[in-house]
Amino acid sequence: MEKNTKKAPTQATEQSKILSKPRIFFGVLFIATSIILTFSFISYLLNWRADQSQAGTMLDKTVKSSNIFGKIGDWLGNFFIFQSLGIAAFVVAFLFVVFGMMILKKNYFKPWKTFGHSLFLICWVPIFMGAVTNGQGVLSGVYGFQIMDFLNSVIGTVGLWLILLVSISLYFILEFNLNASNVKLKLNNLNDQTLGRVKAMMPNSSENFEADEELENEVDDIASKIPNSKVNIIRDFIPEIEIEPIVTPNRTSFEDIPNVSVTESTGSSINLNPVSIPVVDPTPKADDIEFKVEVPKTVDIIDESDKKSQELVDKHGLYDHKLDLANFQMPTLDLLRDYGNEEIAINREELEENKNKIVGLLKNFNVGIAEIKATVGPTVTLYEIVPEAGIRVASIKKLQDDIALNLSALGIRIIAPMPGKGTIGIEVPRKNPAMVSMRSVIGSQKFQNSDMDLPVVFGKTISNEIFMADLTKMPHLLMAGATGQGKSVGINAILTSLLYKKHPSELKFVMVDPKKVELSLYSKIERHYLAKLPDGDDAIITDTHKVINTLNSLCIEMDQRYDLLKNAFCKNIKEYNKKFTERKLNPENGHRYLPYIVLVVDEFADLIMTAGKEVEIPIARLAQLARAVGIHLIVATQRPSVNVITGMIKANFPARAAFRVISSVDSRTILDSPGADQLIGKGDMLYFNGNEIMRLQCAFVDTPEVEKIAEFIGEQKGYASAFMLPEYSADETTSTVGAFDPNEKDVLFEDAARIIVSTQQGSTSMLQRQLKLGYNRAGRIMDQLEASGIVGGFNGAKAREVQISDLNSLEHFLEELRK
Ligand SMILES: Nc1ncnc2c1ncn2[C@@H]1O[C@H](COP(=O)(O)OP(=O)(O)OP(=O)(O)O)[C@@H](O)[C@H]1O
Repeated sequence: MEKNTKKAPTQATEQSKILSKPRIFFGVLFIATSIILTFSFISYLLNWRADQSQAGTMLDKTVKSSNIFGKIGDWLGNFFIFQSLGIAAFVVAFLFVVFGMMILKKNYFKPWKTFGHSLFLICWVPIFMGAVTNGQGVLSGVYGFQIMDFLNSVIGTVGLWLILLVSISLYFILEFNLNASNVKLKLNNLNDQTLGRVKAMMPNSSENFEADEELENEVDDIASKIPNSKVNIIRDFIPEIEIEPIVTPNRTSFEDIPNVSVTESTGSSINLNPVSIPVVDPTPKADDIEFKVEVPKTVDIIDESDKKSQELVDKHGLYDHKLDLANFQMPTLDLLRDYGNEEIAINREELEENKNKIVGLLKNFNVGIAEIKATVGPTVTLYEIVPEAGIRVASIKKLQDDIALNLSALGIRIIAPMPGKGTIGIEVPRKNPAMVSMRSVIGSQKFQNSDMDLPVVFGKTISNEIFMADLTKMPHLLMAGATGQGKSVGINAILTSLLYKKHPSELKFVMVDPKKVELSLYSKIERHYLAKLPDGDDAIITDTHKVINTLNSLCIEMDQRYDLLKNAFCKNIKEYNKKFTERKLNPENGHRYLPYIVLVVDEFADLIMTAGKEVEIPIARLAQLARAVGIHLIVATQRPSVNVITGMIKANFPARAAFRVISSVDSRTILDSPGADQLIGKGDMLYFNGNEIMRLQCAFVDTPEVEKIAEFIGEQKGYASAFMLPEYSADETTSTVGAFDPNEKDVLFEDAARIIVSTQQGSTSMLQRQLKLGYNRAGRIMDQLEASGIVGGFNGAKAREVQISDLNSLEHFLEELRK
């Protein structure tokens, strides 16, 4: 069986090699014809002048022909060379060989390529020869001459040459893919391959040249002896050709190839004829290589833990974080009051009047206006003007006060130019502003359908659109505004929008309210939405010292969350909660569903004044790092001065909301640009998202409305207690305090000790103020004071206990330390 399968292909190839007799006959006939043609043509070229006159005397025996194939040769030469193709007739002879070989099944040539090249040469060479010889001689043939002559008369000599050169260049480029880099590459290859062979030929080369020289001398001799001899004719016909050595890469001369005999395992021997070895190009062309493209199917590798989680999901379903308060009802819209006067009434008279005033005033200052357009918002109307060509924007900006005076209105703001528009905007407050109620914005489709993680609806823009932002994207918000300008209403609006969208299991607030009254309303939702320290009595923190503990506790919560995320290989809280919901994280390993935590600080200035760095540092740390773990800060202040909103705080709060502030300096502190001092109050605000400043009318939510919402939530079943933040103990800070080393004590150590003992207050911030130190250095000194026993350990909210009662005792103590 095996033998049969082995023999089958051999037999087939052997059979295919057997040629029929007609094939052999015609094959040999074609090749013979080619040989006759070639030699006839050569002979004709050598004798054509003499034989030309004898054309048409085929049957006349008296007339002798000089052609090697006699009168037939003459006739062939005359027909193919003179009458038609010139030296391109050799291509015809070559085609006969090709046909012959094909019939004999010798596939030396690719038929279509060979015919293509031949056809091009048959067309091009005669015209080219015609152009070179200008129609003299037989090299172009009648065909070449006629076409050359025709082209010459139509497009001139230059045009003719241009066509010839362009066509031959295109031929080489298209057929052989020749371009500068390819030619270089091929030449290099050729050089590399031939170098060895050429070198090998070198020793004989001088002999060869000598032999050539001898031959040439002999020919010269003969030529001089025989005037008009054939030798001279040959010389006339053969142009000077530079001969370059051309070596076929994989093939030496036939003599070089030995007869190879291969003995098969069966014992029969096959003779491989060296002539039939095809020339193989060593570099395969890109088109010839088989190119397979495979798109592998995604293989979902389910590891053990995935399997387990899948089983759990199949058994219990996805983890439902809302399950504990499954019946919790989100606040309803009717808890919010309908104020009624929200329709924007367009007062045409007012608009016309303001427009005339603006145009008139600008005219007085030689500022021409090409176009003016008004957009009516809830509290402000935006007049957009297109100044005439050549008017400088700065010249309009300078007129801000004049325009305000002329319109006798507060709160004029000029935006020159309007970002994204080719206009200058002048915002003019309306005489009868419309109210933007919380009910209208919460009830809007935009808010109801929003899929933001922490959607905050601020109110409406001046083009009357509802404005929303995602707190997770902000990711922290800094709010400022002078007293009575709508800041507290703004905070309530933010909290209300979050309460209307988030389930108690998804969101917790840490509320800091040094004013004690602003956020107290929310105490009712303590068991639903608030977070506090384990030992804290009140969830809403009003005591500055407690704030420090809470902030530090939040930092611990942040660090713990980062650890959880790291162990779960998650980048952010969203990914982590998704994994937890899919039961891929084991609660036994400490994993839990993480609610977002929003820290709200109502009066930040007050905190900074009382606790300084102790508050600033954890706030800055949270602002820098907490976004990924779902802790976001909303920090509000009445006094946006630089010592409250420090560079460190500002850098980490890209989103800012400014209600009206007292001075443009305050505006610059909060927004990095003036404008907040030009607002009209009552919820008129500017919102900066890190890119552009937008003017908004904050939605109004009154205290009774917030109370109703809080009651609605508070009356429902809640968790057992508020969300517990991690415990923060003083030990964590004292743990770094080691034994006292007198040699390493700070130079200000003794001064600090005297201040502490004289005031009997172990406060780091007091040391900072009195000694004008940075927080870190003051902290280090305090650690040294503790290690030496002058003050007690860190006491959380309270100041450290001072262990020495008077300065005298201290001096003794210090004396002892110095020894
Ligand atoms: N968005 C608003 N729409 C209409 N009126 C508003 C708006 N916001 C505030 N007001 C008006 O301004 C008054 C003061 O607002 P709010 O209590 O928020 O000021 P505040 O900046 O918090 O002041 P303080 O810092 O003293 O608490 C409100 O009682 C209300 O009448």
